[in-house]
Amino acid sequence: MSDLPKMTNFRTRRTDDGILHLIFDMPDRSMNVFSNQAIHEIEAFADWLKGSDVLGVVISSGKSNAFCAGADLTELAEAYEMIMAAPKEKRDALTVDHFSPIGRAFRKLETADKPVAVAAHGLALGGGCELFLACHYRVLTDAKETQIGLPESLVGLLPGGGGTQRLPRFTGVEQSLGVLLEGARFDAQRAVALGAASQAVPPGQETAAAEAWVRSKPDPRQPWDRPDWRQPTKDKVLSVTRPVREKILRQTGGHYPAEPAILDCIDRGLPATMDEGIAAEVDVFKDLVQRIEPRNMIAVKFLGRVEYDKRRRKDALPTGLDAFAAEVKAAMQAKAGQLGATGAAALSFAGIDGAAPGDFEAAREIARRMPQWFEAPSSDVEKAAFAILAAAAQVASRHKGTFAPEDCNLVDLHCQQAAGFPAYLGGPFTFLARYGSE
Ligand SMILES: C/C=C/C(=O)SCCNC(=O)CCNC(=O)[C@H](O)C(C)(C)COP(=O)(O)OP(=O)(O)OC[C@H]1O[C@@H](n2cnc3c(N)ncnc32)[C@H](O)[C@@H]1OP(=O)(O)O
Repeated sequence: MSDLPKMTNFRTRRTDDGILHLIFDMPDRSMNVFSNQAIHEIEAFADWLKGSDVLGVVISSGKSNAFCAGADLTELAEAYEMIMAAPKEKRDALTVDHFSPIGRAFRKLETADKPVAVAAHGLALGGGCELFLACHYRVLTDAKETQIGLPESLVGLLPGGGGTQRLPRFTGVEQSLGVLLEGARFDAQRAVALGAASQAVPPGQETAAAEAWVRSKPDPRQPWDRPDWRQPTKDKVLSVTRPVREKILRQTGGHYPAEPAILDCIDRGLPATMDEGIAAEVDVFKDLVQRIEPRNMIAVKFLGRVEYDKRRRKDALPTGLDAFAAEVKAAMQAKAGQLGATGAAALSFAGIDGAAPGDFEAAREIARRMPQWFEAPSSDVEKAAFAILAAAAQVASRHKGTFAPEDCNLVDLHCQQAAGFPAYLGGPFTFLARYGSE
């Protein structure tokens, strides 16, 4: 048997009776996340596991506050820049190459023919939740801080580590949609009731519960890899997702591509085998992640939010935030006013200050169109919407010296909240950097 692969983000410990504990514990970080290196390590571990002589595996976290917060969003933002810097014809292959390891690693883990249990306390979000779902036996503590969720859509992404496939297979499509599309979370009781978790135990007992399951010499296969698994028909899946898709597109005007992409993964993957489902998820992810909206939302809604919270805790937010947001709002309203009825329609069309529910077919067209309307505005309403956003960018341009460059994401976040700037375009500074202010 070969030696365990060298890992820096995971520690291991072996019990006398052959249970291997894999403890996720990133050095020098307060929170476990799936960095590229951690993904590489867990894939190497899964490869090793298949040929090993262990009785089974128990995965847990070395952090007291959380299991794992998902893929490393800072690295994800950098990956976007790396992919976009490549020649256009190479981007698809580069994207698949870069983003398929996480789903591949989790699939290898659940098909290594060894029982894998997970014992999680605290948050298991995004890729952390996807790892949790890929384990055969899933224990959660019943503490109030323990929750599982897939918040990728909140930053314009989809759960690309098998989350769009495993959660609906465990819970049924309908019960999974709040988590997949709205950032809802399950606590331990709900996760067990819906089949996403196997057992809820008081904090401190989770590792023993997971070990006990491994010692029972269980079948090391997921339900969908057993011969009695019956996947739903395409019609059955569509009967649930079609009305949801219509509602979401109507509500968002088609400006947020993650939610329809998640529904695409479900529509394509649930009636198929797990391997086909994972392949469909990677294919949809490849197109989504090359769009600008996820990049804008990661920068502002995640990186900007972390910075905003940090500075607020220290009572050190930049001065002039409210005044700036008020100026941005006034500039957008003034431009819309100048443009009369077309301006009013443009505010609604672009979802400035919230989107008014609109026409499904039109929203579907907006969601599909490449380049997006703001890259190539064509109708009068689109041109007016661009002009209104450019008016916000003009304010940002005048205030370039007011805020430090590293504060722009948090200022943009404030403009989403206080001036109604639409999240898919980041904020006035993001818009200025990309499209200028003319
Ligand atoms: C294919 C798969 C895709 C994905 O998985 S995409 C990622 C999906 N996950 C998320 O969107 C979760 C993002 N994180 C959060 O929402 C919050 O964080 C938490 C709810 C997990 C915790 O919130 P709070 O307790 O307020 O802590 P904090 O200040 O936000 O984070 C603590 C430290 O953890 C880092 N961090 C958290 N999540 C991530 C992440 N996903 N990628 C990179 N870093 C992350 C932060 O930056 C910060 O770091 P510092 O202590 O150095 O300031």
